[in-house]
Amino acid sequence: MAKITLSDLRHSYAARPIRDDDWALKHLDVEWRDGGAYALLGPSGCGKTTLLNIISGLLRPSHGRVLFDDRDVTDLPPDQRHIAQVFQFPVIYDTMTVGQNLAFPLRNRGVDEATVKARVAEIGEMLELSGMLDKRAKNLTADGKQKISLGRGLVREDVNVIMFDEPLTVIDPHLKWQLRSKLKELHQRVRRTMIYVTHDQTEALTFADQVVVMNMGEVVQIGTPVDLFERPQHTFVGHFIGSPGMNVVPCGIAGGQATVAGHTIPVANPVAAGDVRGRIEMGVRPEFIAFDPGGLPVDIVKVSDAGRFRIVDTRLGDHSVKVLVDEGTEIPADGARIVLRTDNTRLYADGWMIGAGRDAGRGDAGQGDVA
Ligand SMILES: Nc1ncnc2c1ncn2[C@@H]1O[C@H](COP(=O)(O)OP(=O)(O)OP(=O)(O)O)[C@@H](O)[C@H]1O
Repeated sequence: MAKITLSDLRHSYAARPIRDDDWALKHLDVEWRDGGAYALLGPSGCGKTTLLNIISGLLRPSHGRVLFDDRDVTDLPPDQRHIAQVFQFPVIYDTMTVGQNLAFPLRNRGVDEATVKARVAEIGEMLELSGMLDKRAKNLTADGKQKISLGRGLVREDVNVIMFDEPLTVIDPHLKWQLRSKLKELHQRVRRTMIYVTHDQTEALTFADQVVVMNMGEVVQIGTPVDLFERPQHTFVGHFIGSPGMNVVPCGIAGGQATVAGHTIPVANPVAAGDVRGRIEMGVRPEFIAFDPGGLPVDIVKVSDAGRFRIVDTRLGDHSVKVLVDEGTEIPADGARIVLRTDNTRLYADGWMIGAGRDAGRGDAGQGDVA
């Protein structure tokens, strides 16, 4: 196991990067704690695979260093980094039994047979594969095969980190939640550093203690699932996490508070207008808005059912504002008014939460919490 530090990291696939867009990874300073469960979450093209390949040694970063427990491994080849990887598609040997597949990484490294037997039995039990260790691997279902891949990642005791790259892609939707909770349980049992790469917020939020959110080659926030929900450091995090995402409304500033459509709205991070520049917006999640006769007047545009909740599309002046209410909540037909919870309403400048600092919530992937 190891702490992993990415220091002053940048990567471009272009020979001579000039524009900002030429960088697949713009600038990263991240520390992944020894034994932590991390998710790397972001949309397609944000740089997740590039980052994984840099950690595993398949790619040398254009700038910066990779450290495992303060040892510089930037120039070490993959086979000397002791990393286990689980990919989207199960990587198994069809002609071998389940047990032989699990034993393969150990036998390959010359581990003695008594240890191999003990480890295979232990991992087989953890993954509920004990009853089928003697079966041919090719006869297993997709989720069974992916369990073997997971098992091969877990079986070695000398790995610094286990990286999962979208490991549930080929798993049936109804089995996904089972494997997801299995992975979480496995982390709690083995306490290895694990990095789970995904573009799916549910997978990231269920697996990880800390989620590293990336967008366009940058880390925009590192935090617990609660941090990301309650204190999005960037409007991208507000949009990307949550369903529906955070309301982001262009606004002015007066007396430190937000002004929208002529109304002053108190915020958690007031700021003097002269102290900020750039595109100013107010962000508040639909969950933190309620109908209240003492609130701001809105027009109701649409009401949609979302299971136990209803999503109400409203207009505040020229701006669209979504409100999430329990299914039993009465929605006023006329003269609707809304109240925004001040603690969860914040000002953003050029996407970044004002007052948190652009580097807040980034850096040490164990200390993501700010504001
Ligand atoms: N071999 C390559 N050569 C040139 N550009 C590349 C190469 N690999 C990735 N890129 C570019 O680098 C950026 C980051 O890509 P990357 O594959 O790391 O993102 P990702 O988040 O893993 O996306 P996905 O989820 O689709 O795999 C993208 O703009 C991509 O087009």
